[in-house]
Amino acid sequence: MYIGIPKEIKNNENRVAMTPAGVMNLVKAGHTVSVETKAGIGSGFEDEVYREAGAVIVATAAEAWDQEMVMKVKEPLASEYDYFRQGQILFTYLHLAAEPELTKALVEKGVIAIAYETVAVNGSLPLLTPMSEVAGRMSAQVGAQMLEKISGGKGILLGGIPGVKRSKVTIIGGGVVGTNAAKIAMGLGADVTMIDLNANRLRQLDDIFGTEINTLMSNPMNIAEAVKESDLVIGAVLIPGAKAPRLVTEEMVKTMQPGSVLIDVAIDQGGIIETCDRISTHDDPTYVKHGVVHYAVANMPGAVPRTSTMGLTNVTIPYALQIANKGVVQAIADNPALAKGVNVANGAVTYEAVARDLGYEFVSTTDALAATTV
Ligand SMILES: NC(=O)C1=CN([C@@H]2O[C@H](COP(=O)(O)OP(=O)(O)OC[C@H]3O[C@@H](n4cnc5c(N)ncnc54)[C@H](O)[C@@H]3O)[C@@H](O)[C@H]2O)C=CC1
Ligand SMILES: CC(=O)C(=O)O
Repeated sequence: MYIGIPKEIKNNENRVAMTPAGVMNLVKAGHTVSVETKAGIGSGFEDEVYREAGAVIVATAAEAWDQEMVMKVKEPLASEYDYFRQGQILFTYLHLAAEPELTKALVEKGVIAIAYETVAVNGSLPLLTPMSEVAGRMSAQVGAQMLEKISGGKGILLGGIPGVKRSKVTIIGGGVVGTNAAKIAMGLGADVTMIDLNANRLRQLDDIFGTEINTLMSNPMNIAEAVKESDLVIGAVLIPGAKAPRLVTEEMVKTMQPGSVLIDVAIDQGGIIETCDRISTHDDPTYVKHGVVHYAVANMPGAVPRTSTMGLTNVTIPYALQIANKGVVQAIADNPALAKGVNVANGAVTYEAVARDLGYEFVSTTDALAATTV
């Protein structure tokens, strides 16, 4: 198969879809990988290293997009929609429930769009996990920094010092982001509360962290009380494929002390905090509302691109190989995990939560791909 790797163009997005080691895997299996020049530079991978791994270096984004399968990191931006074409396979993060215009373009152009974040194995999301690990760990680091006076925060140290109390951190959503945020926040000495809707998950968290953390069932009353008392709140909820539920209301935000910090990691799915009403960028990551610092960067792992590119390639390559070796239709038929990743195919929306949230008719992947031979 012919595979293209364009350079990422989102603000401060320095990741790339594949390391040279990943390219070598595909090339050894008989495939051709075209990498846009300088695509890997932000992650520390020069063109020459890709060439040595067997890649073809192409001069333009158009050439990287003109392949049977295009692999990316972030969802395509509007300036990339013109590269879409019928039957093209696009394998990347998409977060379509929060991206109506992108969904429309993919449907109209007949792209087969497979979202990393909805590939699912027994309830886990293997292609989201490493980036959630990065974003979760970063959220505690970033939160600690935003609480500093110079960042607009209330001027407190996350872990306090002997004789001065520790900061209170509330993490809403106890999955991969939440657990990794808790590890780092606890490591820095914070007083951590984790809130989840799943009672079994709360039990697991209690087993993992013991009495070092507080666990709470997710309901509006518990969330309101925890938010009011917190110095830092981290939003880490996910309902796979769907728009994130708004769990922290503007009224709750108004009860926080000035200089407190909100980090909505779930902003890529629309966000769980009502006042996080726009995505921010690594260039200009915060805004202040009701005296509270808001951080809503949708590509947090882009700040640590080398770690993230390696973590992402580790998990995507086995799936890329299946698609390239068997063709997309057979790969999807053979692997139900991969089939769950298909969000749009041949002009139809094939992921139920996306269809429901954006008002499309839901068509099963099997029906949508019935006439496809690639
Ligand atoms: N901003 C960024 O750069 C990044 C954002 N993310 C996003 O972070 C979010 C979380 O991802 P993961 O931790 O991997 O998901 P996950 O599936 O591992 O965890 C989500 C948790 O939310 C819980 N949950 C669902 N509904 C809830 C509710 N009403 N109240 C409380 N908890 C609830 C679930 O029980 C689950 O434990 C996703 O939107 C993901 O896309 C992930 C990586 C990078
Ligand atoms: C998960 C995602 O969208 C990211 O890593 O940027």
